[in-house]
Order: sequence, then C-alpha cells, then structure tokens
Amino acid sequence: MTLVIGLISGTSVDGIDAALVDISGTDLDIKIELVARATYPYPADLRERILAVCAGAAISMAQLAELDDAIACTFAQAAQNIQIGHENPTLIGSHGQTVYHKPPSQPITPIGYSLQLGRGESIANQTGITTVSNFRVADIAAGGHGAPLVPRIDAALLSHPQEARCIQNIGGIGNVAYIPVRRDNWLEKIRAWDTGPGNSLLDLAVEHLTDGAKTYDENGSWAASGTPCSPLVEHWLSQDYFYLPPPKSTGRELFGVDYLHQCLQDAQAYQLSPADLLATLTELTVASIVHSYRTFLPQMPQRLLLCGGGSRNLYLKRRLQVLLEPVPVVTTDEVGLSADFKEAIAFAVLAYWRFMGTPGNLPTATGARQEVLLGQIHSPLVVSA
Ligand SMILES: Nc1ncnc2c1ncn2[C@@H]1O[C@H](COP(=O)(O)OP(=O)(O)OP(=O)(O)O)[C@@H](O)[C@H]1O
Ligand SMILES: CC(=O)N[C@H]1[C@@H]2OC[C@@H](O2)[C@@H](O)[C@@H]1O[C@H](C)C(=O)O
Repeated sequence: MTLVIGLISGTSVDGIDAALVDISGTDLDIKIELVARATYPYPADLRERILAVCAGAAISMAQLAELDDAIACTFAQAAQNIQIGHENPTLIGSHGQTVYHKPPSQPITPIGYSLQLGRGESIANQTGITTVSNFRVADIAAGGHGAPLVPRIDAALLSHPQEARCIQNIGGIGNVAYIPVRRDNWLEKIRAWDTGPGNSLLDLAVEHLTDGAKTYDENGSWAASGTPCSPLVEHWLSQDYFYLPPPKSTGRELFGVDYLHQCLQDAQAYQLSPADLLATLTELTVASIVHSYRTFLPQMPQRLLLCGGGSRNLYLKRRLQVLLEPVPVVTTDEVGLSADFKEAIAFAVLAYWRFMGTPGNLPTATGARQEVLLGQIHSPLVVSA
C-alpha cells in the first residue's frame, strides 16, 4: 500500500479538495482506500484574484509569480492539514489551479496550451514530500487536449464486467467518460469529452441575481421553483461547441462571464423571473449533456454515475433522470466512490501511476497521439545539518 495525497482546485475555484488515499496494485488493476478527505476554501481575496485572471484580467509577470506562489502555499497547507493524525504519505499529486486552457485547434494551433498554477517544487519543499504536478503538459505535447484526464481513473475504478456506464462529472465544467463493459478491447472503446457548462453559468447567475450574497443554488431549489424556457435552451444549444466531435475540452474561457452576459441579454426578450432564468440555465447544462450522449456515443449507457458538486443539485439530477429515462441516474457514492472527492483521488492515482511508470492519459479521451507518462516529479530539498 502507498499513502498518497491528491489535491485539486477545479474550475469553480471554490477551494482545494484534498484526499489522502491508500493505493495498491498496478495500472488499471488498482485498489484504493480513501483514508481522509477535506475541502479547504480559498481565502476570499485569493479566490477573487484567481477568478479575475480566469476571466481575462491582465496582470504583470510579478503578479503572476506572486499568484503562483500564493496558490502553492495554500495547496501545501492543505497537504499539511489532511495528513494530521495519519502515517506520513509517500507522495503528493497536485493538479494545481487552472487559470487558462486553450484546446488545440487544427490547423491554426495544432498544439494546445493549459496553465495550472501552484508550482510543485514549492509544495514539495514546504511539505517535505515528493510532489508530482503539471499533469496536463505531456498529453498536450503529444497533440492531446490535456483534458479530460480523469477517464483513465474512471476506467480503473468504475468499470464493470456486465454494465456499460457513463461517469458524468458536473463541476464548473461538465465532462463525461463512457466506459463500456470491461472485456475484450474495452479500453480502446472508451470515449470521453468535456460536455460544456456544468455549474459555471448557474453559479455566475446566482451571484449576479443576489449581488454576490450567494455563490450557488443550494440543492437547485431556486431553479426548481421556476420553469425552463424551451426556445432559449434550443437557441443556446446551437452554440458550435456542442456540435464539435470529441475529443474536445473547454473551460471558463468559453463558458464564463462573457457567456453569461450573452445569456442574460438573450433572456431579456422572454422577461424571465430569476427562478425561470436559473431553471433555463440548469436545462442548458442537462440538455447539452444528453444531446452529446445521443450525438457522440456508440450507444446509450446502462447506468449514469454522477459526481462533482452538481450531483448535489437535486433539480438538475431530476431533469437528467427525466431526459435519460429509462437509464438509471445515481451518484458514484452509490457504487462506493466519493462523488465529491473523485477528482482529488484521481490526482493521487495519477501521481502513483507516474511513479510506477504507468501512462495516465487515454488517447481516446484527450486526442493525444499516444499514451504518455503524466506529471513532473519534484523532490523536496534535503536540508543538511
Ligand atoms: N448542495 C449543492 N447544491 C447545488 N449545487 C451544489 C451543491 N454543492 C455544490 N454545488 C455546486 O458544485 C460546484 C462545485 O463543484 P465541484 O467542486 O465539483 O467543481 P470543480 O471541481 O471546481 O469544477 P471542475 O470539475 O470543472 O474542475 C459549486 O460551485 C456549486 O455550483
Ligand atoms: C483544463 C482543466 O482544468 N480542465 C478541467 C475542467 O473541469 C472539468 C473539465 O474541465 C475537465 O476536463 C478538467 O478536469 C478534470 C479534473 C479532468 O482533467 O478530467
């Protein structure tokens, strides 16, 4: 068994999810035990600075360096906290904070770009634990999107001998992994892509509607009291991204502040109440997910497993259930894997695989030319006496 810490802050920029995981086995035949889990919210000013950069604010190189280090310190602190009361972990896998993601686009920019802040060298030195970071760059160098990376972990931990499954993450951005029945050439048949907005537009709308007093629609109850405006959903679904064939990835660069402003402008003609607006934005997330399955999957799954914060949005979950009928919609918790901490667990596994010499990407998910080792290894400085 190897004790590994996984750390990530996702596109919602709400804080650092930390998982302390005991991992054994090799490649896709691994077993994990979640020993400890916690979310450490960002200090409010740091969150604001990150969101501003994600929304395109110009900052100087000095400010970039300072932001990189502030994020690394917050991640290092999360790693220190999660291990209290446990044996010393061997390894940290730290995703860092995505602040910019540009998918490759043929033929103009055949190589994409993805920037995660919170440098691993600093985390290794502050914690004294070897840290793997910068997981996306090797896949991008191999011609891939560098995302989504979690599908290989989904394959290892959530594949089933008799059941084809979709694993749908609903974070700021949504992403799906279709995992066929685990037999024959199942690995080659996996499909995965970013489905589009998860909670990003919803969260921004809630902030807008409450003048910043609320940051999300708890359990989806506000949206549940409204009615989706079907013509608007139809109109929004005509966005190019939803028709791009996989592999594909996206981020707050597309489904962020400017996108919401356009949605608000479009909604004016329909004089929607705040609840109707939230119901309509929720429907966009749901409809874009279902549309992408019907368009790009070889067949519908036998079960849908939800994870990410959006799996707590009961209205969103109910709408998914209705549109996907008769496919059962449950959370990954119900099959034994934490829906809230799956991404943090995934980066612990990716660090473990990096050390075992096991590739972390799935070319069918990211579009890379080949499987590659993911992550750069940073050993802590040895302090001489
Ligand atoms: N109880 C709840 N009810 C409704 N929505 C919720 C609830 N809890 C969390 N969320 C939503 O989930 C979001 C956070 O989800 P999560 O932490 O999975 O995102 P992320 O990991 O930052 O994003 P990504 O997966 O795109 O990187 C919140 O911003 C909120 O919109
Ligand atoms: C560039 C980036 O950070 N992408 C995230 C984002 O959040 C969800 C979706 O878009 C996914 O593709 C990815 O994260 C997860 C951890 C992944 O790589 O699988």
